[in-house]
Amino acid sequence: MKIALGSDHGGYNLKEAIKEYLEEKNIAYEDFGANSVDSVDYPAYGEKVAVAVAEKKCDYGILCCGTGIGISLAANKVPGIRCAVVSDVFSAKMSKAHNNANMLSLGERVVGPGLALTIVEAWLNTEFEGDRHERRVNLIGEIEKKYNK
Ligand SMILES: O=C(CO)[C@H](O)[C@H](O)[C@H](O)COP(=O)(O)O
Repeated sequence: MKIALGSDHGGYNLKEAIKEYLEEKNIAYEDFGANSVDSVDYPAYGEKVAVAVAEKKCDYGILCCGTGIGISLAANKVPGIRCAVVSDVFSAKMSKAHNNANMLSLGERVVGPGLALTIVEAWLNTEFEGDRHERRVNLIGEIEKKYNK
């Protein structure tokens, strides 16, 4: 499994904490930046990570910004991406089990590092349940196709 990571300045410290966690767990990752807390614009980082996941260069993507919102909005513009903004463990599990989210987005200004890493662990360790949820996720894909002609 390989994880694509990205953040803006507002999520940089959380991204670094997630890198440490992945290293401890021997999980491979690629860091698409940002590389410091200097102010940058989040859309480019959301896009880079989303493209790596959509092109299957990485299995999953994890994004961090101040709220997790802006960077996830950018990622969700890339066809095939289902990026969930999450700040609790139950939603993290459900975003994978029911929505087959291939990207997770966290807000460094929303969740502390302890909760954030618990969310990452829960999300990585949850499997998509398929069945009726597959039909619904496919319907999301149909909407994407309809408006991406
Ligand atoms: O995208 C965001 C909000 O939707 C993120 O929280 C950004 O990190 C935030 O907007 C950055 O704000 P700043 O005042 O430029 O640090």
